[in-house]
Amino acid sequence: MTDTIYALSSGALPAGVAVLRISGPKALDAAAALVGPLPEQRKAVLRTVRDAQGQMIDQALVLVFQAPASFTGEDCVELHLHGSRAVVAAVYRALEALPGLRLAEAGEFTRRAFENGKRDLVEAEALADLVASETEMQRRLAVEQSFGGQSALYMEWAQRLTKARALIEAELDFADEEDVPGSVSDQVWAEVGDLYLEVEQHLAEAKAGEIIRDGYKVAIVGPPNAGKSSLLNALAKRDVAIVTDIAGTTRDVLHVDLDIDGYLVRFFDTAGIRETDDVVEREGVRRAKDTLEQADLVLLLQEIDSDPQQFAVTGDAEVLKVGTKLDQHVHRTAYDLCISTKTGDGLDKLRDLIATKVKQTWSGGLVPGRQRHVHYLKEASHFIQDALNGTELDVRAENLRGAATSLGRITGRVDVEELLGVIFSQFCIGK
Ligand SMILES: Nc1nc2c(ncn2[C@@H]2O[C@H](COP(=O)(O)OP(=O)(O)OP(=O)(O)O)[C@@H](O)[C@H]2O)c(=O)[nH]1
Ligand SMILES: [K+]
Ligand SMILES: [Mg+2]
Repeated sequence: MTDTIYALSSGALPAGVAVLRISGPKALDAAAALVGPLPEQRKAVLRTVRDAQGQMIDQALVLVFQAPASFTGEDCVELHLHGSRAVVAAVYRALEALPGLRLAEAGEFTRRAFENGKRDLVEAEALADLVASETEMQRRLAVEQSFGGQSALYMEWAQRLTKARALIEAELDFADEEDVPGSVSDQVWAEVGDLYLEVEQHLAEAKAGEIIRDGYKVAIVGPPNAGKSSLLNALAKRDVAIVTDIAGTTRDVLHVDLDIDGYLVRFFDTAGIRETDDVVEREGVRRAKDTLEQADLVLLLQEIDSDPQQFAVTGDAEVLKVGTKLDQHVHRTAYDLCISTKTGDGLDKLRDLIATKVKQTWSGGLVPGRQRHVHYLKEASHFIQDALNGTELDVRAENLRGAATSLGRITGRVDVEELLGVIFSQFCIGK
C-alpha cells in the first residue's frame, strides 16, 4: 500500500498558523487518531489535538478532503495548528508513531498530484515556480503556465500531428484502393507546415521565459575608474562593491538583483577592461568579458570626455553608452545617457530606460517556461522538419509520431496512441 505522508505545507516557524498536510490511504485514520471524529469534508472545524497518551498538544482547525477531490487526488487532511516549533514537533511525533505514516519527501505531494492525474508536468513545474516567485512577472508567468493554456497548447499540437499521421497512414494502407481520395496528403502536409511555423514561433519566445524566470541580465562594463561600482551601489542603494579612485579596484563579478516594475533585473559589476600584467586583474578582465557576452543589455560606462574605450564589445546584447561623472562635465551627445552617482543625476532616467527595455521582452502570452520544455520543443520541431522534407511516406509518418511524442513528454500526459484512438473514432476511412 502507498505510504501516507505528512509535512508542513506552510512557511518557516514560528508563525501565526502552521498548515500540516496529511495525504494517503491512512490520512483520515491518522487525523482521527489525533483529533477524534473528523468533521464533514471541506468544512473547517476546531478540534483538540491529542497525542497517544491523551495529552493535549494544541487546538487546530481540521479540514478533510476525500479522494479524489484533493490536491494530491488521495484522501487528505489539513491541520491548521498554531505555528510554533514545539507544536509542530509534537504533532510530528504523534504522526510518526502511527503505522504506515512517514514524513513527505521534497515535492512528494505534487508528485502524487501528477501521478493521480490532478496536474500534468507543466502545471506541476509552474506551481513550483509560483511558490518560488518573487517578482510580479514571475508570478504572472507561473500563473499563466499553471492554470492557463500552456498544456492545452502542447496537447492540441500533439493532436494535430497525430491526426496528420493517421491520415498519412490511411493513405499508405489504402493506396491501391479507389475509394480513398487521391491526395488528402497535400492538404495534410500544408497543415503540418503551418504547425511547424507555430512551434518555431513559440520557440523564438524561449528567451522571454528565461528572462522572466532567471532575470534580465545587465552588465556594467567599461574602462577602469569609469564609475561602474559606484553605479552598482547607487542602484542597490547600499555599499555592495568597493569604490576607490584606484584603477582596477574591482576584480570579481558582483551582482545585485533589483525588482524593476515587476521584473527581476540582475546588474553585474565587472572589472575595468584594460590590458594589464597583473594576474588577478587579468582574470577579472576575462570574467568581465564573459559577463558581457551573456548579458541581455550592456551598460558601457565611460567618464564623459575621456578617450574612447579601447576594447570591442562582443555578444549580441544591446549596448547603451553611458557617460559618467556628469557633475564634473557637461552633457555630451556622444552618449545615450549621462549620469552622476554623486548627485544622482540621470539615474531615474537610466532605470526608466531599462524598465522600457525589459518590458519589451514579454508580451504576457504563452512562452516556453523552462529549458526542459525548450529541449522537447526543439526535438519536436526537428521531427516535423524531417517529416516535411522526407520522401518515404512511412518514414515521414514515423517522424510525425516522434514529434507528437516529444510534445507529450513536456506535459508527461499526452499518450499518442490514446490520441490516435480518439481521432480514429472521429473518421470513417475503411469503414
Ligand atoms: N565626481 C564623481 N566621481 C565619481 C562618480 N562616480 C564615481 N566616481 C569616482 O570615480 C572613482 C572610481 O569609481 P569606481 O566606482 O570605483 O569606478 P569603477 O569603474 O568601478 O573602477 P574599477 O573597478 O577600478 O574598474 C571613485 O573615486 C569614485 O568616487 C561620479 O558620478 N562623480
Ligand atoms: K576604481
Ligand atoms: Mg569597480
